[in-house]
Amino acid sequence: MLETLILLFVLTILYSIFIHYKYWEKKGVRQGFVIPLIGDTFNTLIRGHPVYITIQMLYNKFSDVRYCGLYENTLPVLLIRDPELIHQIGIKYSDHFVNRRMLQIRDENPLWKKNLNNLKGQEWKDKRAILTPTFTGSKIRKMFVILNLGAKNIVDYLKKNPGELVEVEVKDMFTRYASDMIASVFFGIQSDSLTDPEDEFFMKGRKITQFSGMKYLKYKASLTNALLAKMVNYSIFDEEVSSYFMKIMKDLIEYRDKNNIDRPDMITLLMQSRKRNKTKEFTEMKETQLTESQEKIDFSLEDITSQALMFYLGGIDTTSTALSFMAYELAVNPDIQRRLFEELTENGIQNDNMTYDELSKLSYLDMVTSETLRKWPPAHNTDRICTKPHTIEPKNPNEKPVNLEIGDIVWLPIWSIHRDHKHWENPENFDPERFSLENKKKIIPYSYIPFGVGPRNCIAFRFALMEIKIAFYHIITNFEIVPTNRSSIPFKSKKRIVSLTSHDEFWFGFKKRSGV
Ligand code: HEM
Repeated sequence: MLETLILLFVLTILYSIFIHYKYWEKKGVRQGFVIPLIGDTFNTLIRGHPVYITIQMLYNKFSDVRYCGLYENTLPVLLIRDPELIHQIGIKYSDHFVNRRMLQIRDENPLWKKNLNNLKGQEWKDKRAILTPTFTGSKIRKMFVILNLGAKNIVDYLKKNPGELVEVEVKDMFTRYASDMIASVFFGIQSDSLTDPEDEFFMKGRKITQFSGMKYLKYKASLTNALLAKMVNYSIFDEEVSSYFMKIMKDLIEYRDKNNIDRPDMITLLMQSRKRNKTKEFTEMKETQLTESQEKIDFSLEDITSQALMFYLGGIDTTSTALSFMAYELAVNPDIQRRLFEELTENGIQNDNMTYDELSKLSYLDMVTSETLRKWPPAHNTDRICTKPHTIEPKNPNEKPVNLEIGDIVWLPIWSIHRDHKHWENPENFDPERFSLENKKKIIPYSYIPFGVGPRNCIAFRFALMEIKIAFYHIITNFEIVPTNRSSIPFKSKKRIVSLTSHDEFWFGFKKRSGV
C-alpha cells in the first residue's frame, strides 16, 4: 500500500514537472521555474505577500515581454503585460473572451447563479443589455438627490462626535456609507448603519461581503477545482441571507406596483426594465447590443433581487476601499488636500441644492479621484476566460503565434499595469497632475483600467465615481483630514490577502473647519 502511494506521488510530481507545468512553454510563452502544486503562488503561500504583490513580482520578472505564463497552484494562467493586448482581449476580440472566472464556483442558489457577474455567454449579454441603460449618466443624474442625502449623512455622523477632532476608522465608516447607499438606491430602504452599528440590513449584508477564515478557504477551494468545489459545498448567499433580501425586494415591488410609487432609484429603473423587457420597447442600448433572444427573457423578482445583491457584493468593498485610500492620500498630502478644499469652496455650490452637473465639473476632485484609483485600484486584477479559440499574433522578434484554447484563463493585472514604470513616471508617487486636462492626453490607452475594460467592464462605474466624489465633497468642505497617532503611515498591507486591505486599519482624524 505504502509503495503504491509513493509511486503515485512520484508519478504525480513527474507528470507535473514534465507535462502539466509545461503548458505555456509548449505554446511558446515565457514562464519561470514552477514548484509542483504551489505553482507561482510561493510568495503568497509561503512568504505571506498579498496576492496583488505576488502578481506584480511575476509581472516585473518578465519585463521585456507582452505576456507570460503562470500557474495559480495547478491552474495555467496567461498574464497580460501590454496595454494594446488588453485592448485586443477586452474590446477588439471581446467575443472570444466573454466570461470571467468567478463562474466556476458551484453554487446552485439562483440568486448567485443569475447575477450579472456570474452569467456566461449569451445569457450574460442579454442581462447586461437590460441592465446597462439603468447606469447611464442620465439615470445617475436622476438619482443624484438620493446620493447627495446619503453623503451628507457622513458629515452628520462625524459632527455628532463632541470636540474639534474626531478620530475614525475610515474603512468601517465608508463600508457603512456604501452599504446605506446600496440599501437606499438598490433596495429602496432607509438603512442607517452609520448611527446604528447593529443595523439589520448592514449586518445581513456583512455576511455576504466578509470573506475571512473558513469562508475564504472554501471560496478559494471552490474557485480552483470543480471536485473540491463539490466537496466543500460552498455558498456565497446562504439560506438566511437569501430569504432576507428576497423578502425585502418582494414587499417593496408589491408596494410600489400597488401604490404607483416612482422614486428616482435603481429599483424603479429595474422595475421599468422588467416591464420594458416584457413589451420589447428597448431604445438605449449602447455598450451591448440587443439580441433576438432578449424578447424571451424573464426578468423576475428573483432576477431583480439577484442583481441587487450582486451590486451589493460588487459595490461595497470596492467603493469603501477607494474612499479609504483617498482619505489616506489627502491626510498624507496636505497640499493636495488644501487645493481640493479651495476648488470645492470657490465654486459657489450650494450644498443642499448641488447638482450632478456641478459635481461633474469639479476638475481637481476628478483628478484626485482618478489618481486614487490608479495608485490603489480596489479591484487589483480581473480576468477573462477564452470562449472561442483565439490566436495572439506575433509582434516582436521573439514571439510566435500563441494559440489560446477554450477555457484558457487570461489575467488583466490592473494593479501591476497602474504601477508599471514604463507607463507611469514614479508610479509610487501620488500625483493628481497626471490626470490634468493637459497630461491626460499623454496617458497610454489601456494603461489606466480601474473599472476593467470593454463590454464586461464595471457596469456601475459612473455610480461608483459619483459616490466617491459626493462623499469627499461633503467631507472636505466640513473637515480637514489629518493623520493621528493611530494612523498607519506608510500603508502596510495585510498578509496573504486577496483584496487590498490594511494591516492596521485606516485611522484618521477629522478636524472641524471653522465657520461650518
Ligand atoms: C471604486 C469602485 C469600483 C471599482 C474600482 C470596480 C471595479 C470593477 C472591475 C475591475 C470589474 C471587472 C471589470 C472587467 O472584468 O473588465 C467590475 C465588475 C463589476 N462591478 Fe464594479 N467596481 C466598483 C464599484 C461597483 C459598484 C458600486 C457596483 C454596483 C453598484 C459594481 C458592480 C459591478 C458588477 C455588477 C460587475 C460585473 C459586470 C459584468 O460582469 O457584466 N461595481 N467592477
